[in-house]
Amino acid sequence: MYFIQNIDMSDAIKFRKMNGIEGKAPFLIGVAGGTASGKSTVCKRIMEKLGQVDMDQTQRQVVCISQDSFYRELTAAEIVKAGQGLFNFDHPNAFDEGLMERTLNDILAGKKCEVPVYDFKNHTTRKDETMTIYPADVVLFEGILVFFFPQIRNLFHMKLFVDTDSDTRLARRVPRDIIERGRDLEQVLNQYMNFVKPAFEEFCSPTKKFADVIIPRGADNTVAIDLIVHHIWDILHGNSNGVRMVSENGSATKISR
Ligand SMILES: Nc1ncnc2c1ncn2[C@@H]1O[C@H](COP(=O)(O)OP(=O)(O)O)[C@@H](O)[C@H]1O
Ligand SMILES: Nc1ccn([C@@H]2O[C@H](COP(=O)(O)O)[C@@H](O)[C@H]2O)c(=O)n1
Repeated sequence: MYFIQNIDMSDAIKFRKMNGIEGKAPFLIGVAGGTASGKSTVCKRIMEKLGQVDMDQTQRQVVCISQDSFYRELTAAEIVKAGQGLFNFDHPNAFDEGLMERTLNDILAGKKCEVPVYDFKNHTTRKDETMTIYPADVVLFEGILVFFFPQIRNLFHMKLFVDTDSDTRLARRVPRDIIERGRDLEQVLNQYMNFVKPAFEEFCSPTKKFADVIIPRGADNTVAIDLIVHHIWDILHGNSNGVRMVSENGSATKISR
């Protein structure tokens, strides 16, 4: 019997250094899916399995960025509408596409970047805070519309779509928005019916066809996550012929695909 082990990314870094590919463009992975489908949780699982979570930000070989950081600044009138649940945050126009594209291109060029931090309670980016993204080997970029904009979609080396049914997503979104995003039940349900659900059907769901891998049930799908982690590991090691699995006694074996 074989199980998949947590992967030591230092091997991957050594491989890349030995082969003179240090400093080259990171492997950029887009992770799309409806609201509360589990995009962030899937990214977290991938990072955990690549041994990245307990590491200092500056040392990480895998980093995750959210499309939420690229919500555009609203006008005063739009902020009033947002407070009444009358602004459509699920429409592509709610995002600063230019900033998103420039940032991803900088990341692909191996540059250190400052990314806005989004405040869901006030519908704005924090004025006094940014998140530093240090050059990494793998960059995950997750969000509802990361495959919508062709210029951005074409930058990804791998595209994942987290496909969780809409009842489950709504059941997860309600408590999250009340507890973490400062909303009340009526607001959450009105916003969902008026904007979130129609925009999912018009803008997000049609982008599933661009995905290389569709992950049904999100983070519950440990088989899919393990396969993706192995694929990333293979790419970083320049190994396109096999996946590494480890037997219960710890010896590694390679299984041809
Ligand atoms: N497999 C799961 N089982 C139970 N709860 C989950 C699962 N995946 C995500 N959640 C919860 O659902 C909510 C939304 O998940 P999240 O990963 O943030 O979704 P997204 O990034 O797609 O909006 C969070 O509160 C998270 O803890
Ligand atoms: N001020 C805002 C900005 C965005 N939203 C909602 O967030 C959802 C996207 O984030 P997920 O983590 O759920 O992917 C999106 O559906 C927006 O409706 C918001 O409520 N307020």
